[in-house]
Amino acid sequence: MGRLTEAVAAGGGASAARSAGPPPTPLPLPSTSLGCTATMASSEEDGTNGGASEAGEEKEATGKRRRLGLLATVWLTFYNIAMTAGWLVLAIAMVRFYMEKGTHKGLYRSIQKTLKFFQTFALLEIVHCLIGIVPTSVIVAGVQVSSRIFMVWLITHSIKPIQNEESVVLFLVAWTVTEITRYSFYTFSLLDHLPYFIKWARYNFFIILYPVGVVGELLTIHAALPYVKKTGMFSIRLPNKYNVSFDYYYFLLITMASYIPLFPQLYFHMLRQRRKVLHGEVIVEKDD
Ligand SMILES: CCCCCCCCCCCCC[C@@H](O)CC(=O)SCCNC(=O)CCNC(=O)[C@H](O)C(C)(C)COP(=O)(O)OP(=O)(O)OC[C@H]1O[C@@H](n2cnc3c(N)ncnc32)[C@H](O)[C@@H]1OP(=O)(O)O
Repeated sequence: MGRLTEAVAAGGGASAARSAGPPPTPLPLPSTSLGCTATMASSEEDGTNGGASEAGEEKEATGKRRRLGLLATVWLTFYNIAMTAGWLVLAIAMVRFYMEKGTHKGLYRSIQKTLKFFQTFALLEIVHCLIGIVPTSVIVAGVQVSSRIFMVWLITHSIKPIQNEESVVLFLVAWTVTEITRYSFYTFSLLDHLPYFIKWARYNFFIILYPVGVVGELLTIHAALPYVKKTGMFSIRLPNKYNVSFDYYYFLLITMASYIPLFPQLYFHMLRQRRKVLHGEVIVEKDD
């Protein structure tokens, strides 16, 4: 895997190179604490040129595939196709449910198995970063995936009375549209046939969908608070033989508060990716 890691680090930012456009505008940006430095650095290290010609782009894409290694490319293609299909199935199930029943009540219950399966499968994204077959920072992917896993298993699955909240629909719709776009973007990129509208959607939809998803998630956790307080679920009270106490209610409050520093970092990370991929800007890291 060591060679793969090196290879991908060298190939990071290929999609930026593929997005032909005006010559890159160097953009000095401070690094953020979520580890964006690695992502930005990769676009510098590879020396990609935002104004590359068609032939140059073609060569770049082929070069990237070769550097990534056949096994990693095949696996990622399979993974991305499976994830696109999974989230498409989820979207179709949601639309069908709403058209048949005319209400969102019961929607979560009807799609929960598919949602749990595909969102849990996304844990592999952290593994992909760890073994170096995708250039994303482990911390960025870790925060993104773990907050989703937390929402699915420790909130919506575990607290039945909140499953019919409108806020659940809010984050489900935001996640679903995002993931269909994102995984199809990765799939078409790997196959070197990326339609511009998918690239555009990947790097524009999030501007609205990210805040919508976050509002949905926060409102859902908020709706769970009274139930958690009343039942004392997942809490450990003293005295006990390990002399440990844990209050899930306060844990949820802290989790909600943690969105304040963490979400802007993910959002700005995506804005930087957007500038890099859609506008071919080369992001130059400022030394702290
Ligand atoms: C237990 C307690 C938990 C406490 C939680 C605390 C809360 C913290 C706040 C968290 C808020 C999250 C809210 C969120 O859940 C709400 C929503 O998601 S709403 C819907 C809108 N969301 C989005 O738009 C974000 C979607 N997510 C992502 O885009 C990614 O997960 C993210 C890691 C954020 C960004 O991805 P990345 O940095 O990888 O950017 P790119 O997609 O541009 O990719 C960069 C390069 O990597 C290559 N890549 C990545 N993945 C793949 C893959 N699967 N297959 C192939 N290639 C891949 C990509 O092609 C790029 O390569 P290159 O530059 O060489 O072209």
